[in-house]
Amino acid sequence: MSGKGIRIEGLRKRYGSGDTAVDALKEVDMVVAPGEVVGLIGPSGSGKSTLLKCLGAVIEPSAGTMILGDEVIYDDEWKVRDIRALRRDKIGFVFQAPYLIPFLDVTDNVALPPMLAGVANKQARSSALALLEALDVQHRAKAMPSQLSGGEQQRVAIARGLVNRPPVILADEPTAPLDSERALAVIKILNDMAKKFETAIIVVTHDEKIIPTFKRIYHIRDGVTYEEKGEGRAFDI
Ligand SMILES: Nc1ncnc2c1ncn2[C@@H]1O[C@H](COP(=O)(O)OP(=O)(O)OP(=O)(O)O)[C@@H](O)[C@H]1O
Repeated sequence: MSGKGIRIEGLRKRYGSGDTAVDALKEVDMVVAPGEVVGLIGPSGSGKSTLLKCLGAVIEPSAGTMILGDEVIYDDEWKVRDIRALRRDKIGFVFQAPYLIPFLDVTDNVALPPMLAGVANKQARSSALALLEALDVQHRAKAMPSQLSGGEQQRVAIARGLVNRPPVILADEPTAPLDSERALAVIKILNDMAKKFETAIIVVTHDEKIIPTFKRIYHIRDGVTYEEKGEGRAFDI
């Protein structure tokens, strides 16, 4: 693997202790290369959210290893000093609901993460505009979120997730509210962006419309992951 991507080995997460302890992740192994989009699928309670929270450094795992690019970020304990900076600079999040900030226009919604990271406003806006163009929503740059369609909102949310050029994007049910055509368009965009920016993207989904598009899928059951070759269908077209 080159300088980016993600590797997880033997990851475990136990909530609580003693009689009431829950082993939400028992054995998670996962490798996502730069430019790759993988699906993460599992029934309710299988550990998907727990895994995303560990990957996103929102909660601390109990054991195992997580490597982002060349950097070991967790090895039975956090190996990075500034967890907030890790979240801000290395991990992009895209959620089911776009969660755009209603009183900022589209450009400022996308420019906000770099501004928060200390980038000058002008430069942050110009990065935002470049991404809006890549995602074909530049014509809505001055609109407010409430003026956008669902598909446009999701593209803006993807732009916001990508703007700090994180090596990893965690997408949690990104297509759930979209119809088939828009859902496939979003997955196509995620694949294009993954290649363009060498991002490793993990998509948690139940969405039958998009499952055939993945070339590789991780299933999770009772906190254990299994890898499966996917159909990779939409991208043969
Ligand atoms: N904060 C917590 N404290 C204790 N147990 C928890 C906590 N969060 C999750 N769990 C348990 O860990 C297991 C995995 O939960 P998790 O939320 O990761 O599953 P999931 O696959 O995301 O489920 P869903 O699809 O229903 O959201 C479940 O048994 C759940 O009850």
